[in-house]
Amino acid sequence: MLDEVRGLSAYTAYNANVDAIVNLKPEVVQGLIDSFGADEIRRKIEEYPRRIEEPIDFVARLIHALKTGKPMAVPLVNEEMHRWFDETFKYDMERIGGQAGIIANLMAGLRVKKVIAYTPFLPKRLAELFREGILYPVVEDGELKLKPIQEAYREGDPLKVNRIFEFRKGMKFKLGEEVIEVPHSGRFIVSSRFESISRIETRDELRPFLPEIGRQVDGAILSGYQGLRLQYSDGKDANYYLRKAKEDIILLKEADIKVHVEFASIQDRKLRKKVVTNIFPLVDSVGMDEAEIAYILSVLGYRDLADRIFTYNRIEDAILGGMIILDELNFEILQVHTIYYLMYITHRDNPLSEEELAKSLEFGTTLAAARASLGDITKPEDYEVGLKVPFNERSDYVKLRFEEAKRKLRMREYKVVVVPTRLVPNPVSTVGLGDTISTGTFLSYIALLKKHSK
Ligand SMILES: Nc1ncnc2c1ncn2[C@@H]1O[C@H](COP(=O)(O)OP(=O)(O)O)[C@@H](O)[C@H]1O
Ligand SMILES: O=P(O)(O)OC[C@H]1O[C@](O)(CO)[C@@H](O)[C@@H]1O
Ligand SMILES: [Mg+2]
Repeated sequence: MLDEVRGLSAYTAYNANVDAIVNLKPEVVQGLIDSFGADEIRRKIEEYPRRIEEPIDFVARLIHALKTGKPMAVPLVNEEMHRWFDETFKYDMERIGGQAGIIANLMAGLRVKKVIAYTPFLPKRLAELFREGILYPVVEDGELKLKPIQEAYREGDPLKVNRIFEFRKGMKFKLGEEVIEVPHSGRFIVSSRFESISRIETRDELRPFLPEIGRQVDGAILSGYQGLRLQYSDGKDANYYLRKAKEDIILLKEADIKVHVEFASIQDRKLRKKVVTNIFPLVDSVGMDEAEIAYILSVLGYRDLADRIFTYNRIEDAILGGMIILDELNFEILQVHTIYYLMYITHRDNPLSEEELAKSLEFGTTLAAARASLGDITKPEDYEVGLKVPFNERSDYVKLRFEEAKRKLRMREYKVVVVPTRLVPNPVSTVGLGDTISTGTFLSYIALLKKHSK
């Protein structure tokens, strides 16, 4: 499968940033609790702030994420807080972030034949974090030029830095009398959402060349819509950018290529609904994690089902929820990644067999396991490392529950495939593992479709 995937050409856009990563230590978490006070933190958790305006918002949402062990991302909207973060935390490492940034570097690491990456802002410090071999589209003398991305930077473009707080299963700390133990490893993302950097768009001069870019690739992976704001001070709004984003997809699809959208959590319910209802119906494939599927069902009006998924993580609820999303937003294939299993839901007439779909999911989890073990994928051989990672200890349970769900749910119109994940006990880092899974599953999906069309 790796060889077929490496024979592909791909385009990825929009969001790329610098990820400043903090590997959380229990004593640091305990220090935050002691300095803000357990009662104050509990009160703030109840309030459930959807944006970080002041330190207590961050501490409350972080503690809540640690308690659930679920991957979360919360916007930072107050630029004054840079100083507080930089005084309070020591960053263990900096690396490329943003779905488009991570996915471009992953594909270049695998030596995929051709990787074109686009992000609206490309300051020097960000350009340097991209791997060798990635091309960036620019317009020169009215023509499309693909330049090595490290050389295509623009002085003066704003730099976006997100803060990533990696947490590990088993971490323990006390919130007042309550002893909290983190149930799963994962990451908490503080996403910088300032107006100067919250533009997700193809620059107007480049947009007319999207069909030409589409003709040069086998597929496109788009993401970053979560970075939009509902309002901008220049009078533009989310609707303006979403109309442009829809145009981009239509232009790319003139070349009749498959387009995948990698979803990310959108705290603002209005924006979340706009993104899923505007963008999902135009693309072929969508990827998301188990928290995000619940969030989407909630804004589609299925709040009880959303709560059940968020609380109990039952496969049958995820399948039911996935079928609803696929049906209501009407696209080709949904891929959901969770801690214990990956799932495809697609239509009965999908040209791929369930065995082929399972192989595609296995490629995705193996790639993520390699990245979780190594911290990054820098060469194709790294993939082999993923093959040595065992399937998680709940694999049999997952298969049993899936068989049960198949009997209970009417799935006649759908093909539903579930495979257990290869889970690395103590991952080097988890940020970007979902992006990795979705890249592996989407590229192998296209490679398998290509075989059928021969
Ligand atoms: N330790 C691990 N080993 C292997 N896979 C993992 C591990 N931890 C998480 N994953 C996989 O990565 C996924 C995380 O996806 P997601 O939350 O979308 O991450 P991101 O958005 O940061 O890429 C999980 O659903 C799981 O399938
Ligand atoms: O939503 P934003 O600000 O574009 O950030 C996306 C975040 O998600 C990730 O791409 C992981 O999926 C991080 O690398 C990045 O910080
Ligand atoms: Mg994700």
